Amino acid sequence: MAGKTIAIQNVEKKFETRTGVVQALSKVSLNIESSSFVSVVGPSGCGKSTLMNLLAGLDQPTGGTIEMDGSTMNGPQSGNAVVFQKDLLLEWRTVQGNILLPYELENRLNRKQLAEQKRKTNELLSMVGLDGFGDKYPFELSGGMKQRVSICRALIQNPSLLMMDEPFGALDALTREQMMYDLLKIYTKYKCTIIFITHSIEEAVFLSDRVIVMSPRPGSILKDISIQLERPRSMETRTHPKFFEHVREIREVFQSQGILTEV
Ligand SMILES: Nc1ncnc2c1ncn2[C@@H]1O[C@H](COP(=O)(O)OP(=O)(O)OP(=O)(O)O)[C@@H](O)[C@H]1O
Repeated sequence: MAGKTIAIQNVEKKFETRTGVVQALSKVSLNIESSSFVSVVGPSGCGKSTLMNLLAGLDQPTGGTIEMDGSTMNGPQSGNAVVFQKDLLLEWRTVQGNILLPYELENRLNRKQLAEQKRKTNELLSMVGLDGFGDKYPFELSGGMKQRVSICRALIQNPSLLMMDEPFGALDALTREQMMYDLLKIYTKYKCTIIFITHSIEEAVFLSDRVIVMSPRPGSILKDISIQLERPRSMETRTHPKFFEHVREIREVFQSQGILTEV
């Protein structure tokens, strides 16, 4: 299935707060091609999650428009899935029960369909290295395992747009690295459009076709970098001179803005 195309045109977001108006986003325009992997990096508070909430249809822009596959967004759309930093699994449901949840909410399953969905759940679990974990409960899993389960839950309905907001932010470095390789495998298999929010420059360069660098609040696009690294990517890619070049390029944008400084 082809991934969604996204057209973000002059998007602005202002929040009315008790102490005044907070402008989170200013004039964000971005076209995202079908099945591309786009990362968004930017300093804390620059509006990355705000942008993702708008793309997920969980909030409305106060200016500008967002179109997906040519239709203007005015709420959550089918075919979109979101993974957050926190796994948000239901503690009283098994791994399988958690993965099937979005499907159960949208469909009344007969026995045959349920069996088919369970088979699909097992396939997904196997793809992320959790063979045989379907009957476990979230408290029996590590942080990385739980996040893998939330990724399976996002994939159960074959999304054409997968949005991930700092999905590996709470994980230790080694698990985080493994999760990147797992995500690349998922991307190769599903070929959905992926929007990936991260604070890690290296993670963004390694995974993406494009890296969008955002300014401090109100967030706007400082630079849109096309990543010149071949796919399929592997551990080797992280030692490629181009990898370091891109990482440096992004660091320099942050340095020029005074976001990264040396003592
Ligand atoms: N519902 C809201 N009401 C008021 N202000 C908000 C709301 N949501 C976000 N903001 C403000 O908008 C700005 C952008 O927040 P956002 O969470 O999008 O940043 P972020 O780049 O995702 O930050 P981080 O990297 O720390 O997660 C912040 O100043 C935040 O306080």
